[in-house]
Amino acid sequence: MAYSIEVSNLTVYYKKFKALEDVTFSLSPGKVHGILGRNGAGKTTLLMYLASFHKVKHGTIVIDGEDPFENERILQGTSFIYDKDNTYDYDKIDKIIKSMLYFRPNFDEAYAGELVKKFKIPMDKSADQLSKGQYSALQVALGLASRTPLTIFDEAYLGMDAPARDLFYKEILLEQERHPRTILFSTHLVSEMEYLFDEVLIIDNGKALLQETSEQLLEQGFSITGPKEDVDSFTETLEVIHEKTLGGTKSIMVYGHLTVQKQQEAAGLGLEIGTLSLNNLFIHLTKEGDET
Ligand SMILES: Nc1ncnc2c1ncn2[C@@H]1O[C@H](COP(=O)(O)OP(=O)(O)OP(=O)(O)O)[C@@H](O)[C@H]1O
Repeated sequence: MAYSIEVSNLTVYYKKFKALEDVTFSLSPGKVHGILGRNGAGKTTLLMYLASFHKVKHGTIVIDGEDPFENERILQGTSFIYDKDNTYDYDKIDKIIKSMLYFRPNFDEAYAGELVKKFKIPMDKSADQLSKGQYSALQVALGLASRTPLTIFDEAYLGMDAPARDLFYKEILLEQERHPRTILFSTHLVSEMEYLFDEVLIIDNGKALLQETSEQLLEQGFSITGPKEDVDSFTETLEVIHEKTLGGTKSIMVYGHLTVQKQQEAAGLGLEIGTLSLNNLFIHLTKEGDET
């Protein structure tokens, strides 16, 4: 089971500071959504509202057809995994796993045990005795094993080392095949996670900048490589994101669609056309207003 999400005109203030402004989007159920944005963009604020930590004052949030605030059914089906959560501090790991069965109807105890082993989390310790990375891994394991129709990971990987993160990403893909649910991932570390995202929502300065499938987003740019002079003349009128020269060869990243005419021109010049990464596009799309 997987929840859909509809957000309309959501505005959030912290006193007078506007953290989110007129944010509108809808997320399709059963997909992995990357919620991308730079530091302070408003990702955590948005996710906290989706997880119903606070009541919406301006705008609306509808999850699986209902207002999620103080809504027992929706809340039981929503997991919010974030690095500052210290709910489980003084309990032993096995007790924590058992306790999940009471409030997560789909919780798979055996799978949780399997993940704890895979992440090498010491079972005989209490949560407050775990290292930062082990604690993050525990939360990730509980989140995965909860099999909630809406599972939100807010930079949940913090502290986890590269092999642990790799394991986490692999489990996400496996779980999506076995028990598809709506998964939200907030991150500004796009490069290592981009292959996970079916769809991407970019939050920039409190506003929803764009929301597209990863495929659609990747079609918005391309790279072009070849002899320096040819590449320069080819890209003269295009929006260049980044360029790199090595000897006589130049590689340029371009933001924009490649027209059929330009494709033919590139072929005529023998230039190599490639794709951009989501990370390149993310950096380009969110750099506006930078002083650097
Ligand atoms: N309790 C608060 N009081 C005042 N301002 C806040 C509060 N919490 C967050 N903010 C501000 O709201 C904005 C959005 O913060 P938020 O934590 O949602 O960003 P984020 O995208 O999750 O950032 P990061 O990637 O750094 O975690 C920031 O400018 C932040 O300073």
